[in-house]
Amino acid sequence: MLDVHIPSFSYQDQPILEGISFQVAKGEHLALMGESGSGKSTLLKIIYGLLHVENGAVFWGDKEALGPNFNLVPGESYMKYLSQDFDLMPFITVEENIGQHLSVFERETHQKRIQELLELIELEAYAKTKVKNLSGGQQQRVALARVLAQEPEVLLLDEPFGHIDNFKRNSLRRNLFPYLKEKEITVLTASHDPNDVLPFAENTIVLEKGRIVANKKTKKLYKNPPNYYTASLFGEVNSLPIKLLKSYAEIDKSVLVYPHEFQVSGTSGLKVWVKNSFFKGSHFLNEAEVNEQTVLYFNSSKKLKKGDTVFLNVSLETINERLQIEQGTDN
Ligand SMILES: Nc1ncnc2c1ncn2[C@@H]1O[C@H](COP(=O)(O)OP(=O)(O)OP(=O)(O)O)[C@@H](O)[C@H]1O
Repeated sequence: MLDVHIPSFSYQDQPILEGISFQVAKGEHLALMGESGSGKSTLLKIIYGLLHVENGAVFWGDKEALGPNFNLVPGESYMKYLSQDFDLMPFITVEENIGQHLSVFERETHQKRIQELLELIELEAYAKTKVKNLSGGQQQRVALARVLAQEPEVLLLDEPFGHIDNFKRNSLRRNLFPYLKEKEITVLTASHDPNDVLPFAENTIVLEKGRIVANKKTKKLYKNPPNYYTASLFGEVNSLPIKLLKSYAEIDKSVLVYPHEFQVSGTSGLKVWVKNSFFKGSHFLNEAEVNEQTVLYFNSSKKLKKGDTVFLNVSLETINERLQIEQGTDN
């Protein structure tokens, strides 16, 4: 188990992290989500041992991960960290870059392992290419192979697909995460992208301004987000007074509703006026006005015209589910 306890961390006098405490089970995949600047990279750097914390500790089982004040070369042998800057050697080839991270005691198996990793990152055709001649996305894939070369027990990934185009990103995710699961590697992935998180991370921690605002099973977090900030990390979301959705309701509270959770009706429900309709491939995302103060977003299968009037409905089941979180009964 990885045990992280960081009461506080500051860069110079600037407080960055506060009251961080969580655990990750062996083989678990945990996502770290949060807006840009919320402290995700800083947290990964502390866990890996690149930054010194005055009063805090990171343990992997009974081994304490020591920071730069203790280790001459920062980092722990059982842990690998894929940073946002790739840390590659530009003038040697892809396979040489990967090979440099393999054990000198296992030279006879090097070629087989390099081949396996090249397949995983889908760069077999570039084995003999110098890294300086690769695109940013290809370099990020080589960096990934390097951190996997000697299978770590704990892998810290900082925006692992940030430079990779959507087409490759999807197949890479589908290769990588099941591979890590099969090898029982414990993974922490910092990401803005819900597609890195929803299908692959069992648990998710949400950071806001350096504090943990949620630590939950990923599916529960998505279904019952504790606040607007968390829900908005997964995409567009609306916060609407229940009374607006169900006129008979006596509760004076708002609920979070994702755009796909509205049913569009031509006759009854919450009346809205369409302002814009954006094509999203599988559907349209519509921006609509409820009244002068309230704008909301809902999905429709057909394009709607500016000025169209439609009626929206949200199931009672969804509203009740969202209310459970406030009553603390969602566990
Ligand atoms: N070396 C540094 N010195 C001073 N401040 C820093 C340093 N590195 C990061 N910061 C600040 O710390 C805060 C957290 O940064 P961090 O990179 O951890 O956020 P993040 O959530 O990973 O952001 P992103 O998603 O954009 O990578 C930011 O306000 C950033 O400006």
